[in-house]
Amino acid sequence: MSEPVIKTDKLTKRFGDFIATNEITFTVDQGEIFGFLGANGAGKTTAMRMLCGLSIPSSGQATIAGFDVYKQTEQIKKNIGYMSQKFSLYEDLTVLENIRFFGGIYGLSDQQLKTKSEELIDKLGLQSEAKKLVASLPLGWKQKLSFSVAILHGPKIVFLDEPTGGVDPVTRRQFWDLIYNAADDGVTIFVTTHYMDEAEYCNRISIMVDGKIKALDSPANLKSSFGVGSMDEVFYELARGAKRSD
Ligand SMILES: Nc1ncnc2c1ncn2[C@@H]1O[C@H](COP(=O)(O)OP(=O)(O)OP(=O)(O)O)[C@@H](O)[C@H]1O
Repeated sequence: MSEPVIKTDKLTKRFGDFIATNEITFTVDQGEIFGFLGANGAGKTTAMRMLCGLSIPSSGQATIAGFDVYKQTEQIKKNIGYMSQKFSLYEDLTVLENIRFFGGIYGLSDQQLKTKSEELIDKLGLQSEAKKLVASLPLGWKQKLSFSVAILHGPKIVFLDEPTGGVDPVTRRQFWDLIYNAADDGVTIFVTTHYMDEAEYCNRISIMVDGKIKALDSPANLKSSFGVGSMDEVFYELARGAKRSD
């Protein structure tokens, strides 16, 4: 068994006296799809920023792809991909221009950019859209393209922050086919979501309440240990006592 690609030990972030993320401890294996759930204000974004090397923890430990979150943040950034609902593609560039732009930022050579952009457009079936502005694509397609761009450089881990906001369950399911393909190729998926159908697609889920991880297991085990039939009910059982919510 190889080393976990994400490893945290009592990872904590304080803002003054307020503890946003409170001693979270977990591991994620290579190729695993790990759901990171919690009500609004639970501390997910704060934790994810530390894991991406964007925010230095107040205390505790974590390694991402073997790199330390205090000392090796540049190496972390090279080994991860990131996609969020808020930061995504450039609407006023074409599909192809976006692929080349982000591939370039991630350090791909001209030759790699040419090959990878052709492969990606084929894989997504976007041949007739390649020269159209991203603004003209339906939201579900933008999300698929955005995810594909985030893994173009072959990262070990991809962080997805509410990647499928605003689309219906069928479109979310199509997005998840891409996630499964990436996980089969060995990419580790770390995903935050408020949608319980997405939670069901994860291999394991952690649920945060008021800065702490209150439950961590597979969807099937969580449902059975709470004696309920859906992830909605598991989430409700845990989150209803939350003090924080926006
Ligand atoms: N820079 C900051 N300074 C002070 N408090 C902060 C800061 N960043 C986040 N917080 C607080 O930390 C808590 C956790 O916020 P965080 O954004 O991590 O939650 P979240 O689980 O991602 O919520 P959401 O689902 O709404 O995005 C919130 O109460 C928030 O107000």
